[in-house]
Amino acid sequence: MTKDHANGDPAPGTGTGAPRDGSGELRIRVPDASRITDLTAARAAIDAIDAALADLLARRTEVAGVVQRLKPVGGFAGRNPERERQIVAAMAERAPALGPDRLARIMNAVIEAGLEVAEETSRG
Ligand SMILES: C=C(O[C@@H]1C=C(C(=O)O)C=C[C@H]1O)C(=O)O
Repeated sequence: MTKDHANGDPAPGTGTGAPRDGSGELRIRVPDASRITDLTAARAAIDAIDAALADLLARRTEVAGVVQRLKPVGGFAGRNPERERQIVAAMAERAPALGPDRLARIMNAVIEAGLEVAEETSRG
């Protein structure tokens, strides 16, 4: 795998991870979908996006785990449907093509995965 010599992360464009510069900022180069004209380029763009998504999901899971430790009642027992509705509504504003119902399904899976990891971690 090609490494970014600055930080050991995969080099930009290798599709194996979103490049990081140590600032906590995540960088990803995403071509405009309307300009992609061949299957190989389309799949390469999806691979780059999925690498960034995986990175974001891992980081979200870590932060959600912190919330579980800080809340009076964490884990599945402390589930907060109103907060989850707010998250979905905010995302639906940014991603109107997906819409709130599909985003609710996506985020339900993301949130439950995070809660599972937090419970497994707290069990040791
Ligand atoms: C993170 C929290 O705990 C749970 C997990 C959430 C999440 O992963 O976004 C949202 C609401 C809660 O069901 C929270 O209460 O903010």
